[in-house]
Amino acid sequence: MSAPTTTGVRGGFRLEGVHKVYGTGEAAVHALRDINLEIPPGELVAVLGASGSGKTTLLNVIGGIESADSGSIEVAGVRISHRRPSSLGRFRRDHVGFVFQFFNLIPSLTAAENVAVMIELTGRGDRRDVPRLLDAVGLSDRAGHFPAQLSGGQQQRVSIARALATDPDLLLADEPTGALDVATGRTVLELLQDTSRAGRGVVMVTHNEVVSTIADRVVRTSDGRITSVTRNDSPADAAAIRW
Ligand SMILES: Nc1ncnc2c1ncn2[C@@H]1O[C@H](COP(=O)(O)OP(=O)(O)OP(=O)(O)O)[C@@H](O)[C@H]1O
Repeated sequence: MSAPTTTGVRGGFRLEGVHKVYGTGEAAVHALRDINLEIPPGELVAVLGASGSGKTTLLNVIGGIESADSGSIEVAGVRISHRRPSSLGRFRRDHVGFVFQFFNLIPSLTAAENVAVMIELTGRGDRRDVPRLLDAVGLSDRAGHFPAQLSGGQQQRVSIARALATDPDLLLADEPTGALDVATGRTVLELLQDTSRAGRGVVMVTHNEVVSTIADRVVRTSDGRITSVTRNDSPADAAAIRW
């Protein structure tokens, strides 16, 4: 099983002095505090931290789903800070793919249609690539199945094929194995590792220390801050890890 290949190494990003606050006054939650982070293209990054430490918020400001309150954000060569999320649709369409914990597939569409609909909605990619995309995630024989007829791991693999259909520079995955058992989770992690080895940036949020060992770089968060960024010169092979 391997992710589609691509030319060039892509998907670097840089955040400087990024803050994000939810709510106001006594109800204010400082979800991100003075975030500084620079990641070169093509890396697999794990964001590791306790519940509520800001991992999802960090992923969402990188992906342009949420806007930061202050600071500078550049992703895949595009400066996205100071823009409202509503104006970031084109940036997301052209540069970013998303994978969620609970897959977010459309239940009334088959696996192939779930991938094709992304191509239709964004105008990026080519419908004729759908079989190749499903083959790359090992699901050629499930193209006509609906999500309810697929296992959790298979649904997550469809969602990765969907995310890659637009040929994004950067793949953002929020707890992609959180709803999966170890064996199926491992196949998903292999795909993420293959995706970065093929030259895309990948950022994966996880609670799990073992999962983070497959990353080129581990970013630890606590209480809205980055507490450490560690470069891993010999990442574990996703196919070999156990947790
Ligand atoms: N829309 C929102 N409105 C108010 N507070 C929010 C909102 N989204 C997140 N928060 C708060 O911001 C903080 C960071 O949340 P975030 O979801 O980024 O953390 P996380 O590390 O991803 O947590 P988890 O591992 O539980 O998903 C938390 O205190 C959370 O309660």
